[in-house]
Amino acid sequence: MSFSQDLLTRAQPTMDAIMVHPFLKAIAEGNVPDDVLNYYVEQDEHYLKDYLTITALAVTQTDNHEDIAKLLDVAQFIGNESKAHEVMLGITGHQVENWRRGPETLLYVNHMYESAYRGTYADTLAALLPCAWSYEVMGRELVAAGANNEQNPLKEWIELYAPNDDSKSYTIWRFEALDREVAKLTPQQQEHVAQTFLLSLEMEWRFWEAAWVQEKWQFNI
Ligand SMILES: Cc1ncc(C[n+]2csc(CCO)c2C)c(N)n1
Repeated sequence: MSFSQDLLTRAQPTMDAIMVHPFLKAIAEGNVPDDVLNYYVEQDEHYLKDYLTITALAVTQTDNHEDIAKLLDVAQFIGNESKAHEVMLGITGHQVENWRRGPETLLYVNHMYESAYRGTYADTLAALLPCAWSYEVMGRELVAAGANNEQNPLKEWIELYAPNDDSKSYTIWRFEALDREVAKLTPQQQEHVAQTFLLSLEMEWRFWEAAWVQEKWQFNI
């Protein structure tokens, strides 16, 4: 079994929990409360900036031409995500106010920075992967369930994340690159990479949850 096949098996319970999170159910039904959408967009604005920076750090950790080209494609795609935010803001009428990073946003981006600055290139790939993978699975499942119907105000948002064929997948290359890179590591380093991935995936769940429960700092906000 490849490293990434094993990882997907270990990740399945978390992924299952993400797919049934109330925020995702509300996206499918097109009835997410406005304050949840606004919180999500405010935090995701921060997240995407950091994700872009960490993607750039990944570029500096490899000399694999294909990886560098793909990582630069990812950087382009991130620009598109403001379109996804516009769909949500169009529903609520909110304008981005640059709220402070919430506890979960800070935890997640710091985890990715730590992986990039202190880990191997494989750690950086692993930290960045659940973002792309979980949204791709989510997009496919929402479309398969017919959630992108004309009545759903989030139709366009959903479709942005659902690749219509495998050649549009953002994750196949990422898992292949991860398998290639972990083959260069010791078993102990490989387990570190697996933990890095699983933590990022848990933080995907927590990112939905933070918006759903409107997570706040206790003081000074
Ligand atoms: C918390 C959070 N996680 C994932 C995404 C989705 N996303 C962000 S960058 C990117 C491109 C990766 O190839 C994708 C799919 C998001 N917007 N916010």
